[in-house]
Amino acid sequence: MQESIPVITIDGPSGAGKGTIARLLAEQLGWHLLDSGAIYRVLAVAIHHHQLSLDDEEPLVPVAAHLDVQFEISSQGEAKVILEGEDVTDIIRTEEIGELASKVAAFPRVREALLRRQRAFRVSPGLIADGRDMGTVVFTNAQVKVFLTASAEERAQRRFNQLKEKGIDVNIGRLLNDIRQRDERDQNRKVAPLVPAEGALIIDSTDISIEEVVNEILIFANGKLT
Ligand SMILES: Nc1ncnc2c1ncn2[C@@H]1O[C@H](COP(=O)(O)OP(=O)(O)O)[C@@H](O)[C@H]1O
Ligand SMILES: Nc1ccn([C@@H]2O[C@H](COP(=O)(O)OP(=O)(O)O)[C@@H](O)[C@H]2O)c(=O)n1
Repeated sequence: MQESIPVITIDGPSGAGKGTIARLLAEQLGWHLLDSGAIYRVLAVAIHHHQLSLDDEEPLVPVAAHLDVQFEISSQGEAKVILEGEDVTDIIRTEEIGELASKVAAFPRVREALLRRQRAFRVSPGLIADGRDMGTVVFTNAQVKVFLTASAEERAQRRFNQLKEKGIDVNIGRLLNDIRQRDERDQNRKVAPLVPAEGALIIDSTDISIEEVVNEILIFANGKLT
């Protein structure tokens, strides 16, 4: 039964390290990976392509329900995201699309339309799912739940370094401002707000390394999965 397939959920704000930690855990455990934020980001691109306004939820729901997205691994071993046949791997990672995704994600029926697609990732031998509501809404019966956070300043700095590495020049003050606005929107929306799930292990990664975060989760998970 799908419900008995183990899931580790990792929720938290932007730049806390969710994607990085989820990838490392999936590699170590040999489990599948769900980057739910990528689905919201792809949806934001699709809405932009279809030139739909965010003033009205109604026309957005069918776009979410029929989102033609594929997560592929290229012949060079790189993860690729394909929307309606087009490679959107890089576009979805821009701050503009992150901002748009967070606005789109505030619509209840849009979120509802994406539920089944996300739950379908729960496949044997197990799943690491990262996002904002993985433990609170999508996988409420996950065996292991983690809430990963860090100070807004540290998260802005991490994002800044990440973008700089990609050769993208950004202003750190603006980045911090954007992060705070996105936190505010994600935490205060009516449906699936960003809050720690009941029983979640809360980790503040401001002053701890990626390896330490992974180890803390593995120790916590060990006791829950056996
Ligand atoms: N504990 C940590 N210490 C230092 N840097 C980290 C830590 N966790 C993640 N990072 C770095 O922060 C950046 C943002 O991480 P990412 O996984 O994209 O966050 P999220 O998915 O939560 O938005 C990445 O460059 C990552 O390497
Ligand atoms: N499970 C999820 C995942 C993302 N999202 C939304 O999608 C946006 C982008 O998600 P993301 O995880 O890619 O963002 P980052 O943490 O990488 O900045 C977030 O700001 C959320 O508003 C959501 O509402 N629920």
